[in-house]
Amino acid sequence: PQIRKMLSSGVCTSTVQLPGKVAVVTGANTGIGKETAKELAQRGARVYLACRDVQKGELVAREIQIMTGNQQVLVRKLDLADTKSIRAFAKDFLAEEKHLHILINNAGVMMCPYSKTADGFEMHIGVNHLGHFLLTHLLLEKLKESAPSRVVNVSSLAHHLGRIHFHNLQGEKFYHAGLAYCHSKLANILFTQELARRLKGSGVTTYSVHPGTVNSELVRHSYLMRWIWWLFSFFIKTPQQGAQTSLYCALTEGLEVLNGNHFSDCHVAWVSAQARNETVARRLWDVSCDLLGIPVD
Ligand SMILES: NC(=O)c1ccc[n+]([C@@H]2O[C@H](COP(=O)([O-])OP(=O)(O)OC[C@H]3O[C@@H](n4cnc5c(N)ncnc54)[C@H](O)[C@@H]3O)[C@@H](O)[C@H]2O)c1
Repeated sequence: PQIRKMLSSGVCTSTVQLPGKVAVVTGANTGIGKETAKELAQRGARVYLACRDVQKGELVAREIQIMTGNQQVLVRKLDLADTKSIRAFAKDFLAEEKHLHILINNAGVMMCPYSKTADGFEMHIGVNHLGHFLLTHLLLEKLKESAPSRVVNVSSLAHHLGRIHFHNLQGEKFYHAGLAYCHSKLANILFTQELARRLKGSGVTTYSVHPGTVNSELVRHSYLMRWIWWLFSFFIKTPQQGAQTSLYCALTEGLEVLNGNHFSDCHVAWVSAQARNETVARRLWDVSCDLLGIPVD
């Protein structure tokens, strides 16, 4: 445990408490999302676990309630692979809650075989990028009304291998499961930067995050990755350690000056040249709006 501790630098040391605050964490029934939600609940927030599988979510909510003593841990159905489900989640949330202070866009799929979402989007770009893009868009007014508020987008170091090919956004010409994941994680960073530019002065700030290499269920679709993860399981982060940078971005006081930045190990991190391309970020925003039927402004 001592070696593991030394290997995993980056601990969120914020002492901020969250009574009266409301948070939504997507994909909160496993891995990094579950640990992120647990810590937010520990600090007193009302936490919505936005999960595809409500039954699994309820078990986790109960576990968090018992561990933290916070009964305000709620489960709501959210399938990011279906825009109807995203719209239904947002509609109910907006009717139910007066505020939203922290939105953690954490859910993700990695290296799944070629498949499509209910709306015909390739699964990686559909869930990891477009699903969260729509969710954020639908919750934006609430975030603004609740300012200061924050949006944290969980991306990955894998974005370095990503490219946004607008002619092949849905893998219609060429598909590689590993690269499709990388492209979607690059899209997370471009989205964060464009959102930050658009939200300047609104009191809502946004950050993208690489959580580290984390022992979670993310590698479920790849036998090879499962094997590598198992081999190195002692050296890679636990989900609790993997949650630290998301928590750092959600909680650290004064981080607003770094609006739009990318973080790893609780520090600002370097992103690839593609991830700094404002033209691509703007075009991706417009194309995403177009695909989702959101009026482009
Ligand atoms: N584990 C790592 O090493 C690593 C590295 C870099 C980035 N990440 C990122 O961290 C985030 C969390 O991953 P994790 O490692 O905890 O993996 P995980 O598989 O344990 O968690 C992913 C969560 O997303 C949910 N999800 C998947 N599809 C969904 C859908 N259609 N609708 C709603 N929820 C859905 C899953 O149910 C699960 O709860 C992901 O965005 C991933 O890309 C992980």
